[in-house]
Amino acid sequence: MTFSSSSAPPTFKPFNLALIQLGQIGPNKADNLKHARDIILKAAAGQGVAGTKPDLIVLPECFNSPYGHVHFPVYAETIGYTPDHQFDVTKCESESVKMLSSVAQEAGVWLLGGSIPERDITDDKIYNTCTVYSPKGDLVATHRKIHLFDIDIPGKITFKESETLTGGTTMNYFDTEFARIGLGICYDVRFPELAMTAARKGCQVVIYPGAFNMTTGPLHWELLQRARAVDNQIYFSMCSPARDTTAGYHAWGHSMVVDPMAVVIAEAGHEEEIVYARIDPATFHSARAGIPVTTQRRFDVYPDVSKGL
Ligand SMILES: O=C(O)CCC(=O)C(=O)O
Repeated sequence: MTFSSSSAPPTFKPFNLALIQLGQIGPNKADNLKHARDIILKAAAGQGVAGTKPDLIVLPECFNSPYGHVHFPVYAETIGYTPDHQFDVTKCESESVKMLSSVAQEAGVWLLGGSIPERDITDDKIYNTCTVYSPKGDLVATHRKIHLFDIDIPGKITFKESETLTGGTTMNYFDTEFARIGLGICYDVRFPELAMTAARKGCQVVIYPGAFNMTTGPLHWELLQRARAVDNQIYFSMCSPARDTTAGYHAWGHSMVVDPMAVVIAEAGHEEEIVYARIDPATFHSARAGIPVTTQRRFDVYPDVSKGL
């Protein structure tokens, strides 16, 4: 769903979140999908916070293929859904979408299915796309990475997603019975307007699948998430793949959940791990009451980025 037609957000209720810092992402897509499916079921059946089942499970960026611009065209799948086209699971050709839809239904959880390389049905362009499923297995939202990861830090890391990918053109969210949740993917976190717009449009929680690296990860992964959380007084979370030093891309890991006071309330190391967090609206409300920036903004001095969508 895009923000242009958004209505009032759902009442924010406590819920349990699980991030899967997925490992064993190799060249065989079928193996990647099987492993993801098994660990989603494990997360759903797991102890969670205080022994409770998670309400929402999150996978990392590019969970079904190795990460790199050369791999995207090879692994890309047609979802048959764009913001302008209705999704029909019976006509869906994507093995990844079919797996995610069925496992969300089997586990009875909301599932934010990381991201996959997606080939558009109409123009053949390739996107880095997040798909989200309800506990009934319905595909309720997609988000195509808006800001492509094109960086060049000499001697450290050069990456150019735009070699094979196209950037998305819409800002997206989904509503559950417990919160409105804003979407983005990895490099999108460096553009504060996106999370700011999500927060202004009623998202109490914003979650981005990501895969930072060994150069920018130690510097910016936590900093950016805490910044987005405290700027907007929202819960902010990113879910990474586990680090695999035999792969071409070495992910930083450290999947984390940050509360609206910028406290890191859950964090993984760099290996495969399931991280659970209790999302508590009391922290959201007390942050906004105690430091009332949400009502002190000076839109007479600077514009509101969320206006005019
Ligand atoms: O912004 C960064 O430093 C890393 C971004 C990234 O890895 C990505 O967009 O996939």
